[in-house]
Amino acid sequence: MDQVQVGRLVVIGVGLIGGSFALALKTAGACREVIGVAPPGKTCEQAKSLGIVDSASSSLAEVLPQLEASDLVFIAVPTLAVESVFAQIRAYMPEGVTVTDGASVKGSVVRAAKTVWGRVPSFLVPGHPIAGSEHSGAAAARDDLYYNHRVILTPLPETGTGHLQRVVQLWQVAGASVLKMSVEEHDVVLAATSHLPHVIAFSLVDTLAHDAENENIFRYAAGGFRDFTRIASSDPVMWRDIMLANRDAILKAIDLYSLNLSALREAIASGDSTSLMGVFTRAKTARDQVTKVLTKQACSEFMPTKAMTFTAQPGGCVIGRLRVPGDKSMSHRAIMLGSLAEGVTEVAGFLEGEDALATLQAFRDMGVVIEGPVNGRVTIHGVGLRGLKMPPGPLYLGNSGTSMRLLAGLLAGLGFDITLTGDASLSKRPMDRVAGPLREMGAIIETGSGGRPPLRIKGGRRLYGIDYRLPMASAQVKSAVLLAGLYASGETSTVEPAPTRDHTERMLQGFGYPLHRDGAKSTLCGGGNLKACHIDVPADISSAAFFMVAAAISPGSDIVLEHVGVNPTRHGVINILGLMGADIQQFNKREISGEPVADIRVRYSPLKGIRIPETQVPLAIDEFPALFIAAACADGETVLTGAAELRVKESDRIQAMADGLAVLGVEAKPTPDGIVIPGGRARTVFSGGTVDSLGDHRIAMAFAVASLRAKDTIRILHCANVATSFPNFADLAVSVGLRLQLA
Ligand SMILES: O=C(O)C1=C[C@@H](OP(=O)(O)O)[C@@H](O)[C@H](O)C1
Ligand SMILES: C=C(OP(=O)(O)O)C(=O)O
Repeated sequence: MDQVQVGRLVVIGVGLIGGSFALALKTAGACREVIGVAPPGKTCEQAKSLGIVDSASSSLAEVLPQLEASDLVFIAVPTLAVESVFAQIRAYMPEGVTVTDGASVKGSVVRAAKTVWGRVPSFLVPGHPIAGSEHSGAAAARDDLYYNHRVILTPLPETGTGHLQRVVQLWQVAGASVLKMSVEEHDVVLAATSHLPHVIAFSLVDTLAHDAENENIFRYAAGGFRDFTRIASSDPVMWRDIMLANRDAILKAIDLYSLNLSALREAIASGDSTSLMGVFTRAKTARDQVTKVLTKQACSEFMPTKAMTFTAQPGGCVIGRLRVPGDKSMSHRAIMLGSLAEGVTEVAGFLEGEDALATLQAFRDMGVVIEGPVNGRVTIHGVGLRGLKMPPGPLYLGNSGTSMRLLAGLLAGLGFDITLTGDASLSKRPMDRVAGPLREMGAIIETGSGGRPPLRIKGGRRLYGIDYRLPMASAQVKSAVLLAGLYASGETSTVEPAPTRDHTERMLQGFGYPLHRDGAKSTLCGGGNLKACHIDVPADISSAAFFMVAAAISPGSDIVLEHVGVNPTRHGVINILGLMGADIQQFNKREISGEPVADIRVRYSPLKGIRIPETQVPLAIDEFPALFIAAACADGETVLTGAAELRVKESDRIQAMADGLAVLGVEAKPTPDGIVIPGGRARTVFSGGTVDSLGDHRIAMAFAVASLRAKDTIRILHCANVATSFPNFADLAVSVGLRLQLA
């Protein structure tokens, strides 16, 4: 943006902050002239010799009267000196000039304006760039200090729109992104995130420096000490002013911190290792999350745009052995039941994907100490069925339907109010299917419009057991009711219209909870307890399915998938591919943690189109995107019916697949509860093209597999959510022969 935005820029206080603003605007050619104003002494002369300002003055009385309406004044003096600058502006400045500032406290700036003018003048735009360094003075100024940083503006109702716009534009020219908040909010947020850390750093270094026994301590100080205390080198005058100017908010932050520090001291004194692990694991997760946000990775509530694209080059086959990550359904349940158990539960093979991590974080937020995951190992310090604590805010469950629906049941009978939220996709998914039966049990649950998230669950409700006939085949609904049943008086039963995954039932039994199963009916009584255990989570058959289909459709393929969970309620993909003529063998069958596990070998063999038996639908519900790719590569038509549930997953999977297939030249016909897919025998069934996964992990991975039978490159948009269920999909895919790249 090489256009002049202001005429003259007057910078009052040409140190790091003021000098860097001047340099940024000069470099961008956004002002005609920069005038530096500072008390007599060397700063301003130095700024001139460094080329930061064009002219220097020590007198505002001299500079201000010459200004015109298109000029701008930037005040970058220590916070408490702002008032005396305002007094001179009032005395000497002509009308129309814009004034903004960079002080770290906004309440005191507004108070100073009111003292000087009796009100906040319309030309004043209070601001605060969130950038800086422990170095100060003109010599430290840089033209890129604000590049990619945030600037908070705190305009008031009286602030003039033209003045505000001008300041916003200038910060944007300097490379910053501008956000607006109220003066009060700014001061509370900054007290916690900036002012308190400075208090602690100054005080720690001062403590150590004054302790005679620590005379030599700085000599041995390593990186951790340096990182932690870097900000204690900051300008003392500036920080004294900030402390005095933002006193109340800083005192509150110090009090809260002192309380937590005392609790930590107590935990250390009494050797309370669980509490120590609680503080450290929560802090580590929070800090890691901050790092992700700062480095603009996915996986966070604050990152709505999931922009990753897969580019899959055509052709190839898959050869090799691999173990895909842990089962998602079991990983969720291991965290839930481990948290509610008495004692310490050890989990191996945990899926470190975003969905299961959202569940893990929810339980941390409810006070459960959870160590890991480290290489799939998680240690959960169970708190018992009544030991969960009210979280500090709503539980954010990202993209994960399983987390939200199972938690709704599990939390409906607890003693505190709670809100469950999710990302844009989860916020469109139906929740009445769980809210309905839970209300019948006595829960009070409010949904958002149309029965969608957020879910607001009222605490302190008495729940009563019910006998619930599920209107649809859904393991999530069944599990929500059974988990609520743990807290209900009397018996709770579910009867399902067709078998769905039974991990909840198996795992409850594994945790020693009596549960009776009789055909489609599962029954338990509230009031029991869960005993901690060891859980070995097998590889997820839903993730393995992509490689099973990959091998089944590409000539020359031979792949072994190790340690896959082959629970009969998850077996649909093997059954359906078998009916289509795929060459699939299971071997090393064994039972681990109450679940059948096997190694699965798949070799290429020509497939034929089939009418998929409706009984198989719930048993393969998540595998259909991959199965549709297999169907497109089969000889003859494949017909799916009875699968309306696919329309309410992370995307409408019937429509999303039909649209993507159409882009790739396959004219599938969606129906209300299924799809008809014409087969294709040619070596290349799919053309190339760009398909949109709509942020649905399984759609993204399915089209990546299609590349094995494509003529040209397939680009797949919005793939970042692959990390919800299969974070290392691309690496594993490439390792066995897919020609996949990420961008
Ligand atoms: O209980 C579970 O872990 C799941 C059940 C299924 O959902 P529905 O219950 O909606 O069929 C499945 O699609 C989901 O990925 C996981
Ligand atoms: C439907 C799925 O998950 P969830 O319902 O947990 O979002 C899935 O993983 O395909």
